[in-house]
Amino acid sequence: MNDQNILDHWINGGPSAGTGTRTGDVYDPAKGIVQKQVRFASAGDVDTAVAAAAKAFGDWGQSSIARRQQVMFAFRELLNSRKGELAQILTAEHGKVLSDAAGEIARGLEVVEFACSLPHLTKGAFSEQVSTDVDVYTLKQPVGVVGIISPFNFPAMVPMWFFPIAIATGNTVVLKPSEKDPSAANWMAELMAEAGLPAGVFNVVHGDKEAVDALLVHPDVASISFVGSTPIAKYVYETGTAHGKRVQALGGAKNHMLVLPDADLDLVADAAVNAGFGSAGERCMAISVVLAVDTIADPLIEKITERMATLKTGDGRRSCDMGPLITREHRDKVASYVDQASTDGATVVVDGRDVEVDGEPDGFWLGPTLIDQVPTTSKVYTDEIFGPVLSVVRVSGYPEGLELINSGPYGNGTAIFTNDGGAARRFQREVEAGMVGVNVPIPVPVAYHSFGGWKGSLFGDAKAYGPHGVEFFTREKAVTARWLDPSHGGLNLGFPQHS
Ligand SMILES: NC(=O)c1ccc[n+]([C@@H]2O[C@H](COP(=O)([O-])OP(=O)(O)OC[C@H]3O[C@@H](n4cnc5c(N)ncnc54)[C@H](O)[C@@H]3O)[C@@H](O)[C@H]2O)c1
Repeated sequence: MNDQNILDHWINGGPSAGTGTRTGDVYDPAKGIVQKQVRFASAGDVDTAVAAAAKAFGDWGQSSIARRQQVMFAFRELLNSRKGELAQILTAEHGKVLSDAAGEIARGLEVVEFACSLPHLTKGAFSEQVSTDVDVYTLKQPVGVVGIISPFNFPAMVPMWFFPIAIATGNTVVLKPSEKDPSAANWMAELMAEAGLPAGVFNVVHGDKEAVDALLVHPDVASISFVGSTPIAKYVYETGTAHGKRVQALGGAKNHMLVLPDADLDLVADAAVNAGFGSAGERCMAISVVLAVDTIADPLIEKITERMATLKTGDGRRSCDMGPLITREHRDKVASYVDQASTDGATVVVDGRDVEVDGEPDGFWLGPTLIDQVPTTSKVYTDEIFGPVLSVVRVSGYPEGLELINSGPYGNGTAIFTNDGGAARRFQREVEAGMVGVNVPIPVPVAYHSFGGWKGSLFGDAKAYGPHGVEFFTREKAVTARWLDPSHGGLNLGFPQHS
């Protein structure tokens, strides 16, 4: 941060004002006030960042396994010891409660720990000796300069899905975080520098479509990792691939949980409330729709409502369960679905627009909201709302529930709640989604499994982190080598030095 309270880019190992003339407002969403500005990169600024990353790739792409591992372990130690600072930044700019911020960082740290073990994977593999003087083997190499474009809802964790793995495998990075809560990206870049990362390996440019477009068409950017809404994911995938890049693009979601009559309704109610209202519903794995079999819908709604009455909405820096939404516009849009529900003939059971937060009248508040009897033709059912609005749709049984889930445009996460092992096993095979929970509402793979959905929730085949992440950021080369007699000026087989 500079004297004028404007957040700079981070290019070639330090802050940079760049040449772009536009800035954006960064709000404190619990107070409803602008707390700082962020610079918006011009195409020229993106070019400067890519040039720094391309130059740094010359050394970093050739650096030893030991060198990369040293930096990753140092980053892990620093992040672990200073994660409280990062949590404060997340809560101040995003609004999530501090415990959610701590949870976000913990999940990011798991990927960092996974990445610490990755540099050795770039050593390739011995394949076979095909004759006395010829070996065939593979090299695994980094792809080059990688672009990462991230959304507002997890400003630390989503970048950490990508940059630790990219950097550990020898790539250099230009990250374009969300302009709504951008400071976490600079904080992490500075920490990587403190961990010993050379200048230019990790760059951050801020901004909007102009910066994203500059990355998508830049000839020196080898790959793009994107996370955000489905229309932008599709645009990024199509534009990036048209410009010859590897692209992984994770999109939006509309996650259902199917509740069969034999389910434990207390477990279901706890799960629905946690997964529906955690992080104010601004999660790609949030449960948005409860598909309840008719016979248990009323008692289930009663249990969910009881639990909702205990939730406290407020400033995430104080003791509460749910913070504000990210912007006034987003809060207003989410709140408009409550009117839409009434227009479409649904029953609003709990109206979050009534929430009052002591001492913070201007925050972007919307309390937990529950809507019953939502018609499946309503936009409340079909749109990704991305806020604390939980819909109940009553179904006749498993077949109707499955059909509703599978006919939707998204396929991120989904869950079934039942004591019937046969139904659960059928569901995990028959449902069209990338992540499936059985008596668990938000299935979140651990760091060494990959994360990503199906259909409109993922463009391109590469999911985030885990084995997909390693494959995405590396490419393989098969080498056939004839070992000449050194006395004839052939290969030097001396022990290699670490750079
Ligand atoms: N699938 C997942 O794993 C996952 C994870 C987190 C969030 N998400 C999704 O992200 C969305 C919420 O985040 P958001 O509102 O920041 O998403 P968004 O699509 O509005 O923005 C994502 C990124 O794209 C940039 N962007 C926005 N409009 C653009 C345009 N017209 N052209 C080029 N770039 C543009 C933004 O600056 C940001 O960096 C939700 O849809 C949520 O489901 C998905």
